[in-house]
Amino acid sequence: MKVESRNLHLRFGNFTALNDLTFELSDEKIYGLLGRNGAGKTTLLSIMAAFRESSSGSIAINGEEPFENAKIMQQIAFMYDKDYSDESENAKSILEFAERYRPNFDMDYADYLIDRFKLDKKKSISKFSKGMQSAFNVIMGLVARTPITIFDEAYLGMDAPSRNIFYEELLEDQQNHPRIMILSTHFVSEMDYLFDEVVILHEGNMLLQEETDALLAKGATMTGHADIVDDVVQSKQQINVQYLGQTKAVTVYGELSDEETKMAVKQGLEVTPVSLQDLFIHLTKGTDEDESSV
Ligand SMILES: Nc1ncnc2c1ncn2[C@@H]1O[C@H](COP(=O)(O)OP(=O)(O)OP(=O)(O)O)[C@@H](O)[C@H]1O
Repeated sequence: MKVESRNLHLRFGNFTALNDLTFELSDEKIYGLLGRNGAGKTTLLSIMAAFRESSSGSIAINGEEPFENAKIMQQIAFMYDKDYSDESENAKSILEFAERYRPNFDMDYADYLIDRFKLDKKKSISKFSKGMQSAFNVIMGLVARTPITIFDEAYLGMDAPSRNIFYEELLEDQQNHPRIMILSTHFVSEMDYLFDEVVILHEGNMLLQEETDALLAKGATMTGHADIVDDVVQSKQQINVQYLGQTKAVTVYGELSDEETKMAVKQGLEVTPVSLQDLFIHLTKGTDEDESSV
């Protein structure tokens, strides 16, 4: 399975929600799709999942346009924060219906997950609490075992212990049945360990796509006496600056050699890694006064 996007644009009237996106997802791994509110994540995922057509450019799943393509749609599960208030069916009937059109559907795994999330299979979905509906949604996404599985904030209503069960199951099932798994989330610090690769959208543009380890290796915070910090970071891209009296902490982004790190430490600076959440925050910072880094 391969997702290829070439110069993808999506406009809502005069507003460009997605701007010239060119990227590929070609490995069976977990992609974390990050972006601030309104960055375009849901819009992109709905094009990928055949819910929407692009304005121009192309998206291809294994070489085929997904929109109105039944063959491709069967291979993609798009789970989002769905409202089930009008759903009269119970969990059992919905699972049985899904089993009919999902070739890799695993009903035994569904039963196991229904128990693990403590759901009542015979109860109407509309009577489930918000968190139970979310849990049911992630169960549907996992047990379908589609070659492309997308969770767009589908876990929003779940409490922390339930989200933790989801993360455990996701990692184990992904290991046993690898697929292209895309997770869009605002729970960055909680979910960062799940991602093999990170894609960040910013205001409809592709900000970066990179393996998580390689991305994290590009960030470092240098803390120490302001003059020394300034000297060390002057040739680097500085994405955040903080002052604490005479002490200055500058987060840099880019290639940082072992030699440069050693030199910084030798000059008395503390060099610390940057979390994915902090990198994401700093790299997508606005230019407003209230968002400035100092
Ligand atoms: N049907 C629509 N008509 C007009 N504008 C829309 C429509 N759907 C989305 N947009 C706009 O497109 C942009 C991207 O929206 P999208 O829902 O894809 O963002 P997102 O990254 O998923 O945001 P969030 O994290 O807040 O869910 C936003 O500015 C939004 O207002």
